[in-house]
Amino acid sequence: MAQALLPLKDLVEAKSRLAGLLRPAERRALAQAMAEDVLFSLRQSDEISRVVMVSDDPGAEALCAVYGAECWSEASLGCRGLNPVIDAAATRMRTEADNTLLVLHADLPLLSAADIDAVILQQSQHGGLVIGPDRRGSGTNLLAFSGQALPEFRFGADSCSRHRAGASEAGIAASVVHRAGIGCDIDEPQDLKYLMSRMSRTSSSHTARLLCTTQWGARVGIALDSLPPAASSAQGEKWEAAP
Ligand SMILES: Nc1nc2c(ncn2[C@@H]2O[C@H](COP(=O)(O)OP(=O)(O)OP(=O)(O)O)[C@@H](O)[C@H]2O)c(=O)[nH]1
Ligand SMILES: O=C(O)[C@H](O)COP(=O)(O)O
Repeated sequence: MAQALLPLKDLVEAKSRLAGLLRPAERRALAQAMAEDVLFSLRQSDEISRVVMVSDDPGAEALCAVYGAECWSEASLGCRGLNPVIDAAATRMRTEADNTLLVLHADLPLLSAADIDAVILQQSQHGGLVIGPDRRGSGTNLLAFSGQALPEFRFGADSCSRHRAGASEAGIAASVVHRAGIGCDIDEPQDLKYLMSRMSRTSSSHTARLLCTTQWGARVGIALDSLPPAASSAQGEKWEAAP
């Protein structure tokens, strides 16, 4: 069994790189829908025994209550900023269990329980640090590791190669997992275009309902049509499609 750690920025500040396309309330709604989809998939996974969300968003506790997750405030950890917050929370979680720990972003609307199970299997079979990069291969959307061997968290620009380097410096074996559900994070308008081209209109996910069944979603789709075609992933055909 594994534990999952999900950092969530204050939703009012989230998705700032979509500010040219979406109004603040729209960005908030999108960020919340994606976070709900990640919480739902974590709950669907038989391999996850505990989910901790770290967030100072005023709605975070209520959100966690719906999905059976714990909610820790950043203030309770005594630090700020993504990497210090993750490090403090992971350190606290590992004292309570020695199994696999998963750190993942809340903006992964295509993530499935099968993606989560595959990562946990890889980590438990091979050990070390498992890195789930974004579809461009530069960022890190997910990390899995043993509670006994916390990596140095290097989220930020080029974090995939920086996490690999950190593992190598610490003598921890690192492997990379390529799955479409893990790689699709939503930072920029092109990511939203990519998502909408892959999202099933019949999906009941929160994000799909928001983007595919509302007039607002239709307007966003039209606005995105003026962008060049969404680039496929850096991994091309090597991505393993989520079921
Ligand atoms: N608790 C916490 N979570 C954070 C913080 N910064 C980022 N996150 C979360 O980390 C994940 C990746 O965040 P980013 O994509 O870098 O930030 P974002 O707010 O989603 O988007 P931008 O505003 O465009 O950078 C998301 O789940 C965020 O909610 C932070 O300072 N504290
Ligand atoms: O390490 C990362 O990839 C960052 O924490 C998140 O960056 P992104 O939101 O730009 O992918």
